[in-house]
Amino acid sequence: MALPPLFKQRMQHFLGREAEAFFQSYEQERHYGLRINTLKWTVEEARQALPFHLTPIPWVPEGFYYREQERPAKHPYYHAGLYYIQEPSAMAPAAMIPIEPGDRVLDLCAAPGGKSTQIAARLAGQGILVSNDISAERIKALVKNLELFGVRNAIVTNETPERLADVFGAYFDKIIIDAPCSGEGMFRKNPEMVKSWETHNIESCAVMQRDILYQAARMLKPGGLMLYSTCTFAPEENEAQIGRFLSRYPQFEVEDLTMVSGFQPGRPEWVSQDELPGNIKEQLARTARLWPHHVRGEGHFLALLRKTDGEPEMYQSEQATPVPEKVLQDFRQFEKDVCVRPFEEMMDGRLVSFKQHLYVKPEGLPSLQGLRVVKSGWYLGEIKKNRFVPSQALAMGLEMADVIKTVSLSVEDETLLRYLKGETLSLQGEKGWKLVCVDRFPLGWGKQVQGILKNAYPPAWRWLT
Ligand SMILES: C[S@@+](CC[C@H](N)C(=O)[O-])C[C@H]1O[C@@H](n2cnc3c(N)ncnc32)[C@H](O)[C@@H]1O
Repeated sequence: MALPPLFKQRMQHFLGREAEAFFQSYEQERHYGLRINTLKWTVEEARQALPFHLTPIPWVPEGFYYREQERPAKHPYYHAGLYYIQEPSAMAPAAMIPIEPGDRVLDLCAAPGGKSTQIAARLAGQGILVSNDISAERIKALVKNLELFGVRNAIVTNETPERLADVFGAYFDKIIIDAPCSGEGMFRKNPEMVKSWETHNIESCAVMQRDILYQAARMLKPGGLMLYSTCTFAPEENEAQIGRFLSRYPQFEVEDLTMVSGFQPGRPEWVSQDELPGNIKEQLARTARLWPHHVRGEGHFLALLRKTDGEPEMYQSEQATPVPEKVLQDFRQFEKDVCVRPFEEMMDGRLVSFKQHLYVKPEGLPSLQGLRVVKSGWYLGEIKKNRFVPSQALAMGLEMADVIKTVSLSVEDETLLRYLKGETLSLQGEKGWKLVCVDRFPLGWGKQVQGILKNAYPPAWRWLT
C-alpha cells in the first residue's frame, strides 16, 4: 500500500535494517478479531456456539481471530451483544491493566467503547466505570456499545479531562488513556488514516496527549494504576511522552507489563537524551510495543504507570434525591408485572430519576453536578402517559430468567430476522411487555396486544440488509 513518504523516511531512520520487514507487513492481509462478552456467557460456551473459525489472540483470554469472510457483525448473536469486533492489538491495553471487580475505573478517551466494554466485562458488574470522551458525536457509539454489551455500572460523560479532574480529584483505582494519536498503526485497517496522518501532525497529537496525561494524573489514587496507549509508532507520542511525564511527576513509575511472545520493549534510545534524566531511560525500556511484523495485529504502544504517592481522594458525596412518588409508583407497577425481582437487587446502586427517566446509578459517586453526563448508570426507561416504557438498555442488561414473559427465538427461526428488522410479529399470548431473546440472550422488547407482538426494537439498532 502507498505509505506517506515522510512516514517511510522516519520509520527507515528508526528501524534501520528492521524497516524492510516492517514495510513488508503492510503488503500482507490484516488480522480480524472479536472479543467474547463475558458478562453474558463464558469463553467456553462462546467457542462451542459460535459458527466461526476462532483462534486465540495470545494477549487476551477472551479475544479471538476470525476469518474476514465470516462477517460476525452479520450474525444475530452480534445483536445480542455476545461479542465485540475489535482490531486484535487494540485489545492489549485493557488486558494489560489488572482490573478487579469493585474497582473504580476511568476510561478517559473512550469512544466508541472498545476498551470500555472490555473493562466492564472485567468488572463483572461490580464497581464503577466512568467512560468519557470529548467528542459529542463519537459518544453516541460509545453509549450504544455499552448498552449492547449489557453494561449496567457505567457513567458516560462528554467532558474535557480538566473538568472531570476538578470534580473527581484522586478518585480512581485504575485509569486507561487510549490517547488520540497520529494513528500510524491504522494505515492497513483504514487507508483513510494515511490522509489524516498528513493533516494531524505528530507534534499537535503530542501536545494533546501531554495535556490529557497531566489531568489523568490528578484523578488517580495513590497506589493506583494508569495505562497509556496509542496506536502509533512515533516515539514523540510514546516513549518521549511518557519520559516527559515521568520527569514532571516523580511520584509515578513504570510498572512491568506482562510481555507476551512477540511484544517488544519500548525504545528509549529513540528519545533525545536531554529529555531523559535519571532512571527514566531504564523505566521506558519497560513499556511495550506491538509491531505488525512481530505480532498478528496492527500495532500499539503501551505504558503501565503506578502512582506511588500523592494526596488521597477528597470529593463531595452526592446528595440522594428521592424519586417522585408518582414516577416510582408507575415504575414499580411495571417491575411487578414484568420482572421476577427489583432492578436495584441486580446491581449495587440506587434508583434515581431525571424528569420522567429512571436509572439505577452506581453507589459511591461524587456529585456530578455541572458535568455533561450522557448516561447515569443503568438506564431503565421513562414514564409516558402514566405508564413505564422500558428502554433497550434495560433489556440488554437483563437475563432471560429475570423476566416473567419472554419470547425465545432460535438462530434459525426466520421470525428472528423479522424482529431484528423491526416488523410486527403475529403471536398469541398474554398481553403485556415481553423480552425477546435469541436462544437465551435478550435482544429487546415487544408488547403483546391481542394476536400480535408490537415491535419495540429501536430503529437505530435494526438489522440492515
Ligand atoms: C484512540 S480513540 C479511542 C478509542 C477507544 N478507546 C476504543 O477503544 O474504542 C481516541 C479518542 O479520544 C478522544 N479525545 C480526543 N481528545 C480528547 C480529550 N482531550 N479528552 C478526552 N477524549 C479525547 C477522541 O474523540 C477519540 O474518541
